[in-house]
Amino acid sequence: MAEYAARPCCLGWDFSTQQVKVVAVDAELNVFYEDSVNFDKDLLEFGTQGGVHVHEDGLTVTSPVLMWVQALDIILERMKASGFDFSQVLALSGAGQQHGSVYWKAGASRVLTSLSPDLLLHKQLQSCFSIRDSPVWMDSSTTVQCRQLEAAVGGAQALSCLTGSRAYERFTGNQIAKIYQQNPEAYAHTERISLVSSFAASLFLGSYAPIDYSDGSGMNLLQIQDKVWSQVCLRACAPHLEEKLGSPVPSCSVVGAISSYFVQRYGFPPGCKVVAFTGDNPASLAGMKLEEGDIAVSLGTSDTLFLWLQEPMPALEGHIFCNPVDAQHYMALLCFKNGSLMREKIRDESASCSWSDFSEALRSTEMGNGGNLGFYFDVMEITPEITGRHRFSTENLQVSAFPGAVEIRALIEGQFMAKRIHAEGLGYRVMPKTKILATGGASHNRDILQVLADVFGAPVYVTDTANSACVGSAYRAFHGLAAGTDVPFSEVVKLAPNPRLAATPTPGASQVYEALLPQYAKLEQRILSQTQGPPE
Ligand SMILES: O=C(CO)[C@@H](O)[C@H](O)CF
Repeated sequence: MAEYAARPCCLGWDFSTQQVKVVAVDAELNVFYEDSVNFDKDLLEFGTQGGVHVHEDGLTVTSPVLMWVQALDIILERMKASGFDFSQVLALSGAGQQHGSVYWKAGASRVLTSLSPDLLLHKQLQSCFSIRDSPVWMDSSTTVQCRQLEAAVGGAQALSCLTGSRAYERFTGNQIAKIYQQNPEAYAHTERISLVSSFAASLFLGSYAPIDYSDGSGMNLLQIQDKVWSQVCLRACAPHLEEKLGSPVPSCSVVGAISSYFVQRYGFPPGCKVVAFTGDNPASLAGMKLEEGDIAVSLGTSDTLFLWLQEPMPALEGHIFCNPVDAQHYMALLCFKNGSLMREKIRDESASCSWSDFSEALRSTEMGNGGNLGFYFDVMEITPEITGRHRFSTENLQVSAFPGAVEIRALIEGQFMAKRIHAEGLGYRVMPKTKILATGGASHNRDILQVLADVFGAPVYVTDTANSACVGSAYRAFHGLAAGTDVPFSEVVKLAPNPRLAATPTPGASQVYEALLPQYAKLEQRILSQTQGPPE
């Protein structure tokens, strides 16, 4: 028998790069069941590494779509064997790795709508895909298509204003363009193109699920203001594309009731609602309960910022997506490649490989570091595109080294000032009610969080985001149950666990950093112009 008491619940799914994961969340928003299937470990026959195949060109990266289907079969069969009471599932939603795409072969919809409950999904869908190896977000083989798309719309900034991002190799429109150009027969035999998120929703729906606004914002195809496909972008990528994509929908949409396949095979109630699936990052924003004015800082191998934006300012860096939980607002992602590996290097060089010495250095140096500023990019940074280490003394004079403790504070203050400057460049503004949500490895270091609070002038909270995309999907499923009642998402999730306060700004912090931030920005531009050469 199941080890938990069956109760009314919602399911949250995550079809991520390395696994398919599910959580069951009850009406008090407690997670009482979770399971996952790891592609590399549990589906050896597909031979993936990290859930993907990196092709010989070193640029093309794909994942077998039937691996994703089979992983779902395994989880559902495991839940059934464990005695999970599917009849209690009121609604479900989910997330998928962003930008990946699935190509349904002509005729697949007939298979999808008439699945036999006596067979597993992957046994019935074997011939339903015109492209069996789906391009995923790690692919970087479409630079030619990116330039073609930007040229078609009037340049990179024009594309960013239209779709929320300049052209990126992993973005779906460019991937579709490559398939149309290099495999026209497969493209011609494709009746539907899904994102990974809408593909997963289609499995539960038993018909093609629509692409939601938020994940659709990661395609270089959706006009993020009007929330319609950009005709100029569609035309630039491939012919007859709009009919293959279907119409996008608000991310909070109930897209239908669960397919009879799941009712008959697993015992889901016929009225179980399927709420539009979305991208993993938008789902994580929901799972972290981010609200207007908040910012989430994921301090990992690379540092990622999730921003809640009311008035976005599309730029040539970062990505602006339609907000998954508030149709009037937006969210943004900013990625900083020199994250924890850079922090570990400076720890080893200037704190004898010791985090406690690293923390002591932060405590023993003053806010503003006596005007010493540092830029530390041992790998080519994404935001902005700079490499190398650059140090400046109080008179903006470039110096070759700092004393140990000064070096450590220069690294951390520099990393966080960059985050604030580039977030504000996308339209983010620190508000009186702003909360900073810190996650990832470095969020366990209180002294690092203190600098974060000081630089932003806002309180820092910590939360466990291990399941944020799954949990956020379950929360969105509950929100879908309230569809049509105008209940805001924040109201639906008010019972969910709240993050813990970890640091508040030191008195006087605002004065210090209001003065330092413009100086940091100016020096960053100076380095950029030195490394990129004079403008043409
Ligand atoms: O490419 C990304 C976001 O733009 C990644 O975070 C993927 O969503 C990971 F699945």
